[in-house]
Amino acid sequence: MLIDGRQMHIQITKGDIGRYVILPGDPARCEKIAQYFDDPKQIAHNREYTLWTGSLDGVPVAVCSTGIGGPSAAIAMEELVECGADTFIRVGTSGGIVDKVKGGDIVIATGAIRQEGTSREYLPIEFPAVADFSVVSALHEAAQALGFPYHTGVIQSKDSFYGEIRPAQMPIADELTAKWKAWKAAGALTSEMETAALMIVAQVLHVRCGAVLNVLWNADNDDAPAIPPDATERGVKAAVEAIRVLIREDSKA
Ligand SMILES: O=P(O)(O)O[C@H]1O[C@H](CO)[C@@H](O)[C@H]1O
Ligand SMILES: O=c1cc[nH]c(=O)[nH]1
Repeated sequence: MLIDGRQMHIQITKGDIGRYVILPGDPARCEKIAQYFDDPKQIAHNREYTLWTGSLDGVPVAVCSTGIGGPSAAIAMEELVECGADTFIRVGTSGGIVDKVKGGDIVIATGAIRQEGTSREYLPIEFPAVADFSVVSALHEAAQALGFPYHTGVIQSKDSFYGEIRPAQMPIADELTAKWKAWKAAGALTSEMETAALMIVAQVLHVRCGAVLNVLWNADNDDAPAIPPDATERGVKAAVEAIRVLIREDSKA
C-alpha cells in the first residue's frame, strides 16, 4: 500500500529492487548479507525493515529484514511483491527438533508446520505451507557446492519463542509438549518463526519462496548450548549461492 509514493512499511517503491530478495529476520544481518553483493547500498530503514540492494552476476538483488514472527514477515513480502519482487529466500536462525539436527547444521525447508496465526488469515489450515521447488533445488545445489552439513525436509514455525524454549512454564504446557513430541516423531527438523507465513503468502501471491535455516542448537540435546561462531553465516552463504543458481537457471527460461 502506497503512502506518499512509498510502501507504507518498507518505505521503498517500484524500481528500487529487482526480483530476487533474501529475507533475514534480524535487521542487523542485512548489512552483513549485502556484503556478498556487488555495489551494496542501504536504501531504506523503517521499523523492523532494513533494506539493502546490490547485484549478483550483474542482476539486481536485495535483502530485507522481516522482524520476528509471521505478521511483520507477511507485510514485508506483500510490499516487496508490489515493488516487483517474485523470488524469496528466507534465511534465519532456528533450534533443532529431531536429534540428528545439531548446532552448526543448515536446514533447507521443503515445507513448514503452520503452528502460527498469520497464515490462517490467508488460507485455511488444511492448505500446506510448501516451498517452491526451484528454490529448494537451488538451495540444495548451493549447500552441496559449499560442503556444509545440511538437512532437507519439514520444519516448524510457531508464534511463541519462549513456548518453544520453556514450554513447561506455560499454562498450556501439555499442549505444547504433546505437539513438539508429535513434530519430532514425524521427523520435523528445526523450529523457527516466519517460514510458514512466508510460504503461504507466497502461495497466495503466486511468487516463489524457500527458506534455509541456521541451526543454533538442538533444544532437546544441548544442556548449555554453545552457538558455533559461524552459525549464522552458513545459511547466508547458501542463500546467496542459491540466488546465483536461480539467476543462472532463470536466464535459460
Ligand atoms: O534469526 P531470525 O531470522 O530472526 O529467526 C529466528 O530468530 C528469532 C527468534 O530468536 C525468530 O525470528 C526466529 O524465526
Ligand atoms: O530455538 C530457536 C532458535 C532460534 N529461533 C527460534 O525460533 N528457535
